[in-house]
Amino acid sequence: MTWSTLLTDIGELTTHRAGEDRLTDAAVVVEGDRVAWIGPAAHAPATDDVVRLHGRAVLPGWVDSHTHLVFAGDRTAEFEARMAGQQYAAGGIATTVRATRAATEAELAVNLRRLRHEALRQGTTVIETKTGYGLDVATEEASARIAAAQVDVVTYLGAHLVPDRLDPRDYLDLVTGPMLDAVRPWVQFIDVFCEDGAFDVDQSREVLDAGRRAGLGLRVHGNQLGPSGGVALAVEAGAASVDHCNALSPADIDALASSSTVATVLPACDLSTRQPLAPARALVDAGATVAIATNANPGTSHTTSMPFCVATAVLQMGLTVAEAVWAATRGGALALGLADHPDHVGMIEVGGRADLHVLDAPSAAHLAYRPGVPLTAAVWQAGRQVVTTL
Ligand SMILES: N=CN[C@@H](CCC(=O)O)C(=O)O
Ligand SMILES: [Zn+2]
Repeated sequence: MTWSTLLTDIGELTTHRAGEDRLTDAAVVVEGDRVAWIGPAAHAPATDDVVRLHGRAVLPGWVDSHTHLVFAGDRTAEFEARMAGQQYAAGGIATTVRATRAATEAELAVNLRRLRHEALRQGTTVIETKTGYGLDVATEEASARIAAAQVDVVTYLGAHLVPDRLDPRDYLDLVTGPMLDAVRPWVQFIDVFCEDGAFDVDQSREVLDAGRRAGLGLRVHGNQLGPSGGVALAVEAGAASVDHCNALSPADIDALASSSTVATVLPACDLSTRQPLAPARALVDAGATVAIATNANPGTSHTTSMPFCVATAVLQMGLTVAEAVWAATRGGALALGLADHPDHVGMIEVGGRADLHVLDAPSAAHLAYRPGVPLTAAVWQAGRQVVTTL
């Protein structure tokens, strides 16, 4: 017999089921690792165990679809210089590459575990991470392997920067050849930083083509620091997502709106680099699918906090709370190609994986209404209660 738990007296339940807005006075039954029942609290079935939530809000666990968590070292000095007026440039990546290459695998794994848990404590139940601070075959392979042991989706980002003193042509051959072969067993996606100072559109296309031939899904870092052409390339290539999306032309927005490529916005990164915020409101209004992610990394966004990103998307980017919560859960699942997964990633659905985030608040609106307040009261991940302050 599988153990069943009734979560009842839910003040506001967000499920993202079709045609369902927010339920009040609701209950959810968790059986094993699955959601077994959703409905009005008054009609809940008998279960082995009962958890009363006293009017708290419940929503799906966050799906953080963009992080860079395999790294060593620290870039506080670069951050302070930026806050004193210096521009962000892609070159800062090299600092983290040096520290990552110098670290042991155990150190990289421990740092990743610490950050993964930090995210979990804030309600993130599904997370992607990238390689990209190794930039040689051995360190990229190790990064991919370490990531695969701890996160849900791994993305190969050998094309993050051309390492010092390497010829770009030689490095592209490495990224699309032996390095790709080495990481292939551990990764599901390939990514490229399509930007001035990193890879141009033709080089980026070459990286994506190689990934596609290797059977990987595609994603692009595009239009972060300027109109790099990364967004148009991602749409042309049929990428699952294009991330950053700061410097968008009306044509970029139209192209995204008429494609299945998810536009992933990274509000914490925009603040930490003092870039104009990505035009999330215009993207949603045009009909594009938008995801919100942390872009947790030591250079441009040293936070694992999806609640902070959701609050910023509401307060500064002009999304409604419902749009932002959707983008940070279901939007992330779409960006990771997990929307049709039987786990019903980013939703609360009968038969789906029980990933539930309980807020110490009566509604999801409090995420933006009370910004900066740690509102995560409890988290169930695959049916296991992994966080509780209840
Ligand atoms: N844009 C490219 N890569 C990372 C940051 C890299 C870094 O500065 O370490 C990002 O997504 O912002
Ligand atoms: Zn990134």
